[in-house]
Amino acid sequence: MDFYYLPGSSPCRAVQMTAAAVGANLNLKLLNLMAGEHLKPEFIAINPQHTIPTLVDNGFALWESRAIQIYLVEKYGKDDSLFPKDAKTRAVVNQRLYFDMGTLYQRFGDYYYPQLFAKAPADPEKFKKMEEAMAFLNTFLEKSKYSACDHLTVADISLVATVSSYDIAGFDISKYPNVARWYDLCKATVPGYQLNEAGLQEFKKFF
Ligand SMILES: N[C@@H](CCC(=O)N[C@@H](CS)C(=O)NCC(=O)O)C(=O)O
Repeated sequence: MDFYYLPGSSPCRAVQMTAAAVGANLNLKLLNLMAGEHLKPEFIAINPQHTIPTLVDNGFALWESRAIQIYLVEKYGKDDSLFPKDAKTRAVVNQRLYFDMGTLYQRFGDYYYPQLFAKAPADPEKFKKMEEAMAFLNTFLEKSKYSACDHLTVADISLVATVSSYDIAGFDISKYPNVARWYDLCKATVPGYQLNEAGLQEFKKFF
């Protein structure tokens, strides 16, 4: 499977960890966004939205990290544990994935990316929104060991890519005790977590 990515990218790291968890082999194709490689016609032909991560599995192209994670688990996972078939458990996994995409990761980007890529000043209101999002996650984690249930799912893999980005950016995770506990647990139990750590070292260069 061809995997278009950048190691520092949070959604790319989530896909890499998920591939490791199901034992799927990714043929890594580095795409240099800074050099505009994602805007070249050959990549637009694969993904008209020109985003990474993008996966091409035997001619089937897919983007959006969480959709890719689910595809990998459904196609290559040995069982359903990472994306449980039970309707209620799956609904909570989906809620966490959408929360990550629309709230937790979104607010990280809203606060940091204008500073990193447009030299804008820090906006304290946007910082408060990040704190609020992390507090929501802290509350979710009061009830279960992992973010959606008592075992690891794709929601944890997606969320830990985001939370580790907050961490490397200097956001103080220790103020959120349930998140801090879960983050340590994920570092120890997410397959391929070392891929996330390697990518984070690249991401750190932006700060
Ligand atoms: N929601 C998407 C976000 C993907 C995304 O925005 N990727 C960035 C890099 S981290 C990108 O490709 N930016 C280039 C562009 O949008 O043209 C996902 O989770 O895959």
